[in-house]
Amino acid sequence: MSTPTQTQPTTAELRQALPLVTVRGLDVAYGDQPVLSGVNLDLRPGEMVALLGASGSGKSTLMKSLTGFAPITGGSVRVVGYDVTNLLRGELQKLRSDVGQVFQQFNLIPRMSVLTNVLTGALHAAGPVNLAGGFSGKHRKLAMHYLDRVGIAHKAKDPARSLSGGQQQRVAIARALMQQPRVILADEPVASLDPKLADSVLELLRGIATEDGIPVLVSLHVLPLALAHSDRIVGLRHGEMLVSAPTARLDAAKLAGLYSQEGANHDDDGA
Ligand SMILES: Nc1ncnc2c1ncn2[C@@H]1O[C@H](COP(=O)(O)OP(=O)(O)OP(=O)(O)O)[C@@H](O)[C@H]1O
Repeated sequence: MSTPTQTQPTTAELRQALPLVTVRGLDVAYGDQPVLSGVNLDLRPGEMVALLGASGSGKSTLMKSLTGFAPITGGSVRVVGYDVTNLLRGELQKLRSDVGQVFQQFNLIPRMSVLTNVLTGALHAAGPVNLAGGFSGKHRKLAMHYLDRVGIAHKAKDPARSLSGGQQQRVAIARALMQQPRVILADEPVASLDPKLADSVLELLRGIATEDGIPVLVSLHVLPLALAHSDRIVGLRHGEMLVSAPTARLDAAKLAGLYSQEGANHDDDGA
C-alpha cells in the first residue's frame, strides 16, 4: 500500500511506463534456415513475462536477439535505449552490462566463494579486470546487499559447489543483480530444480520485477509455472508468435496450440 511519504512508483505505475524492450517484426535466420519470423515483444518495468513454446520454437534465440547474440535478418530490436540491429562502437558491452542473465545451469565458479561469484557480476560493467586484484569495499557491500536480497547472505563464505541447486540459482540471480541491470533475461532458470524450489526461485524473480521494477523475461517449459508466476505470456511456435496476452486473460485453446503437432490456425511445419 502506498503512503504519502513513499516515493517509489507503484507496480501499476511501473507497468504503464514506457517499455524497456521493444521488439517489432523480428526475423532471425541461421544461414537459410528461418528461426524467428515477425516476432513482437514489449517488456515494461515491473512485469514478469513468461516465454513459452515447445523445444526448438525459438525461445533462446529470442533472448539472444536482445543481447546481440543472434543473426537478426529483419525487424527492429530496442533494448534500454540501444538499437540492437545498429549498435555503435562500444555499445555492445554497455548493452550486455545493462541486461542481467540467468541460465539453467547457474554457471557459477564452483570452487570460489558465493561472495566472489556474486562479485564477478560487477565485471560486466568494468570490462576485463584481474580477478586477483580484488574488489573494492563498496563492491563487497553491494554484493552482500544482493545476497541478502536473494536470502542467502549467511552462505557468503561457502564455496559455491557446496550449495543446493536452488541456492546456486539464487547466487546466480544475485550475480545478475550485481550488474545493476535494467532488464533480466532468465533462460529456463528452473529446469534443473524440483517443483518446490522452482516455485521459490520464480517467486524471487517476480519479486525483483514487481518490487525492484526490473522487468524479467523468463522462458519456461512447464505451463502451470508460467500461469502461476507471470503477468503476461508470450508463446512461440516454429518461430512465430502464437500467443501474447496477460496471463489472466489467456486463451486456453491458443496455449494448447503451442504444443500440438498442428498448432492453432498455423501449418508451417516445413519452416
Ligand atoms: N547456433 C545455431 N545454429 C544453427 N541453428 C540454430 C542455432 N541455435 C539455434 N538453432 C536452431 O534454432 C531453432 C530454435 O532454437 P532455440 O534454441 O531458440 O529454441 P528453444 O525454444 O529455446 O528450444 P529449447 O526449449 O529446446 O531450449 C532450433 O531449430 C535450433 O536448432
